[in-house]
Amino acid sequence: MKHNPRQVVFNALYEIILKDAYAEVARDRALGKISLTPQDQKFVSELIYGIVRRQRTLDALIDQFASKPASQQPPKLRLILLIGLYQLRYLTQVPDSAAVDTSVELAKSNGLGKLSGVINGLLRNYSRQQATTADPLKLPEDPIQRIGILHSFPDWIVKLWWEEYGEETAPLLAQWFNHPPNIDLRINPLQTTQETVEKALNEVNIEYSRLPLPNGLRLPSGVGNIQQLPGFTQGWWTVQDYSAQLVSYLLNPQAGETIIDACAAPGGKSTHIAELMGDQGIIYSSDRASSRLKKVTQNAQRLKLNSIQTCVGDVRNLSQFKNSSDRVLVDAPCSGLGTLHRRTDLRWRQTPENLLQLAQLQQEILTEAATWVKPNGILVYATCTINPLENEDVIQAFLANHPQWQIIPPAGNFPVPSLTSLSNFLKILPTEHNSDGFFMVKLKL
Ligand SMILES: C[S@@+](CC[C@H](N)C(=O)[O-])C[C@H]1O[C@@H](n2cnc3c(N)ncnc32)[C@H](O)[C@@H]1O
Repeated sequence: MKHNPRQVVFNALYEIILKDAYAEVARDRALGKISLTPQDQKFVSELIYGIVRRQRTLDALIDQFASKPASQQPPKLRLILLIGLYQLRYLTQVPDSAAVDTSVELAKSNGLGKLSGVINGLLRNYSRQQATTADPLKLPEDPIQRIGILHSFPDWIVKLWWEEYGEETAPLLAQWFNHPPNIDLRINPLQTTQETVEKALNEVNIEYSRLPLPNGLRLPSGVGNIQQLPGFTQGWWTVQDYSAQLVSYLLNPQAGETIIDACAAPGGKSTHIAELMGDQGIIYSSDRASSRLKKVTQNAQRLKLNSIQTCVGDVRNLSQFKNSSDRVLVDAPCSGLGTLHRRTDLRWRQTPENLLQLAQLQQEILTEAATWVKPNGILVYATCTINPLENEDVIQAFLANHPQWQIIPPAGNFPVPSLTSLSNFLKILPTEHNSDGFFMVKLKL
């Protein structure tokens, strides 16, 4: 039976927007049930993720073009308008007439046949205006709301960027976080070489570029099933963003040392640390989520690494680690505001209240993990957020209460020379480095 890709999108959006399902889970579930061509799968993913991202902008268009605002539309009608408007506004490969006609068809096949005239009229009206004006979307005067509506973010996130990074950077960040994510690979030098991986990718016609650090490659988004790329089962590489790769370089682990990765699951950084140590030494990978910790073991096995031992527990209760370690990494649970491009629904799920709770948890985790470091040892704190409350403020409070600790610059072999002169925080802004937003700082006892 041939499936209609737009109906698959409608079904997934129904789960995500009306039933609060996670976007990735709903997409996987929708695609898992049926068989579509790779091209249709790509189209379905683009529509689901794009519409989840651009919801605020698309709702603003419904508010503007319909007789009733989006929030008062019948829910299924709103979904069909989102699907139609998204194609008209953002997809150049779909002719306007096809976007309109398929939306009318969707209405008919989902019990909304009586409303097909409304859908047809609204979408045609938008399409006509788009052809004759630079942008039919009307924006308010308030600069925060303007960015929020144009680029589809809640006002509180735009305000945070505006206050922290300024009025020029805030809209750039908003634009950046709407791009589909790249896929960065970290090559495992204990199993292969960069040249071998490049040759294998060339053989299956997958484009790549080299990252400005050792053993790193960047693939474009949409390369398909990661596990089917050459070298996955052989443990040749791990998917890890450029910024996340920098964290283990900052820790700079040495062969033979004892390291604790305090919040380790699913093991992206633990396995990198093991590779940098030539698998010589011991890495305790702890995490409070036992199910996620199993992934650390699976990843270590796939990468053929033996120096990692997992340990389930909340950092705040693991007193056996006191004074035991040469280096400790705290890759803290955080709001993920540096990865909004990867998790398409995160912007709608995260809240300012949750950020406050996370900052408290981060403070407690850092304070406890600091007791695990031996005299003269190293502690690295990292997050994938660019929110100062979870970063600079946590570190300032920690230093105020622990004057024996001090911030130190990265070692000379840190792969981004322009950052090595810094004796302060390393903040990776996506708009400057074209990678996930990250914060990391190295502390010495
Ligand atoms: C950012 S993720 C870690 C990612 C991991 N370091 C990697 O590179 O793959 C944060 C982790 O902290 C764990 N976590 C949250 N609160 C914790 C706590 N109180 N004690 C221990 N682990 C905790 C979560 O289960 C989550 O796996």
